[in-house]
Amino acid sequence: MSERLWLVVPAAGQGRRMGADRPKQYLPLAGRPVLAHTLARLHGAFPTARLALCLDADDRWFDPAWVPFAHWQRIDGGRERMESVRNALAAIDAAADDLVMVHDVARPCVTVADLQALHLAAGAHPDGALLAMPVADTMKREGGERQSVTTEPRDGLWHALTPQGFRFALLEHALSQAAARGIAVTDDASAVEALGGAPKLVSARRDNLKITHPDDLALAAAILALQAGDGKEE
Ligand SMILES: Nc1ccn([C@@H]2O[C@H](COP(=O)(O)OP(=O)(O)OP(=O)(O)O)[C@@H](O)[C@H]2O)c(=O)n1
Ligand SMILES: C[C@](O)(CO)[C@H](O)COP(=O)(O)O
Repeated sequence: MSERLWLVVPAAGQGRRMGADRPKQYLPLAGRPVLAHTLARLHGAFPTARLALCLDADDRWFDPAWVPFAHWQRIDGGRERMESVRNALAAIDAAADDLVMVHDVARPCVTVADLQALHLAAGAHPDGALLAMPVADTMKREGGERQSVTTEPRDGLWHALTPQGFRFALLEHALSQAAARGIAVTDDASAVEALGGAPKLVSARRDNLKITHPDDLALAAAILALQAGDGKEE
């Protein structure tokens, strides 16, 4: 059987930093919930992929009508993003060499071209790959009284984005080892790196915004409008 592509979408977060009346993945964005846009982008790139959608077990906002995939399953999310992804890996019937791409539901602006570029890179590199963008600002770490401390030169620093893609066996093992060693990773590549792996950074569009804070929603709407004008929409 030729390798299959699995899309794991962590969508079980509460959106605390957004401070809205519902989880941010259900906030309206250009007439549809954020979640619907993200799934449409993924489907536009990989219409025959299998979707594992991680939702809070008590999610009362979700509507299956927003899922365009023929093959999909709902997964109960965990307390942290890492646990949600692990729950998905435990539930899917994937072969060791199947490719798994993990993409935050909170990133609806990812383009089909970037998704396909990541798919190619993740399949070509044994340690997988992740969309990323080089840091363009001088980075600071907060000191005691919110003093500015510049910890390291920005050359070589990248923002990790999603999707991040890996062979199923590698990702499953990496996250299991991270959990066993009490390493709380905030992205999936960190778990592979913790094993000594070297996922490839794939330079991506800078508009792959993760909707996190209140002003991100208007920004995302503007990005979608610009992408539609450039013919980059789903
Ligand atoms: N237990 C969790 C926590 C987060 N996520 C998902 O992981 C992605 C990135 O997380 P983040 O942007 O932090 O979302 P939230 O956890 O919802 O935001 P906050 O930290 O502000 O509560 C999101 O798509 C979120 O839905 C998840 O599936 N399960
Ligand atoms: C996975 C991620 O989007 C890569 O930048 C990020 O780590 C998610 O962090 P969050 O705190 O769960 O939003």
